[in-house]
Amino acid sequence: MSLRLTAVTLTYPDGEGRLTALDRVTLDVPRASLTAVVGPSGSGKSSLLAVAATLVTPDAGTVTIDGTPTTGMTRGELTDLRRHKVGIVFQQPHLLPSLTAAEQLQVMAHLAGRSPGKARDRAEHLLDAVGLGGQAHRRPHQLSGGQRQRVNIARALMNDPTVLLVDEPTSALDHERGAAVVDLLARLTRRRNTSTVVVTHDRTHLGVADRIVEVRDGRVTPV
Ligand SMILES: Nc1ncnc2c1ncn2[C@@H]1O[C@H](COP(=O)(O)OP(=O)(O)OP(=O)(O)O)[C@@H](O)[C@H]1O
Repeated sequence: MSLRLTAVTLTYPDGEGRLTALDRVTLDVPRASLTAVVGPSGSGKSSLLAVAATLVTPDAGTVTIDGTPTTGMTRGELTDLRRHKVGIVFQQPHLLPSLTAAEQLQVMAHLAGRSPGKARDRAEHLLDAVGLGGQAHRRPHQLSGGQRQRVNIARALMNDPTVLLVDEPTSALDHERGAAVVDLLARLTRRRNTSTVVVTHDRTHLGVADRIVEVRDGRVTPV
């Protein structure tokens, strides 16, 4: 199991008291499988991803990544773990305007201390894998919304993560492009053996998921 959440509770300050965003959540995501997360607005989906990504520390419970419990790790250790093991795809690609598609990917390898030569080859290979073989030299303003989202996905895969976390990848895309991005995520999950979690509002995408869970009031239940 490369991603495991065990009895995770997360609260936020809320006036005098605390708001429970995640309530004793347990979730196992096996390798080479895609779990779709659905649920109403404000139910805790983004909180779930943030905790799984180790960007937010839960009040209680454990997040285990690739067999390593993250409880008690220092910020530096968590950053290092994320760089090597976790790929995160946010709703908006947040690409750097002055860099080409290939360079967006190479930056990730650089941050993880990998060699520039290998990074160039890998960036090219990944851009091919997401159907952008001929576009490696383009900057974000020269790409369509769907192409930018595919660069975003390729970038998250640059350091060969075991865990891939994706937040509403299709919110900025029309239906057809959205479906293509979700199909791509499912294919990459199997090919690259990742434990993938995708938060989605669009139920038409759920056909590609191995498992669907619903978050409601901070609780996770299988659908
Ligand atoms: N930083 C924060 N401080 C206080 N409360 C927060 C914070 N972030 C989220 N919340 C609250 O926690 C609950 C869960 O929020 P979360 O963003 O995880 O929901 P969501 O399911 O992702 O919603 P959406 O589908 O609208 O993005 C909500 O009640 C929200 O208002």
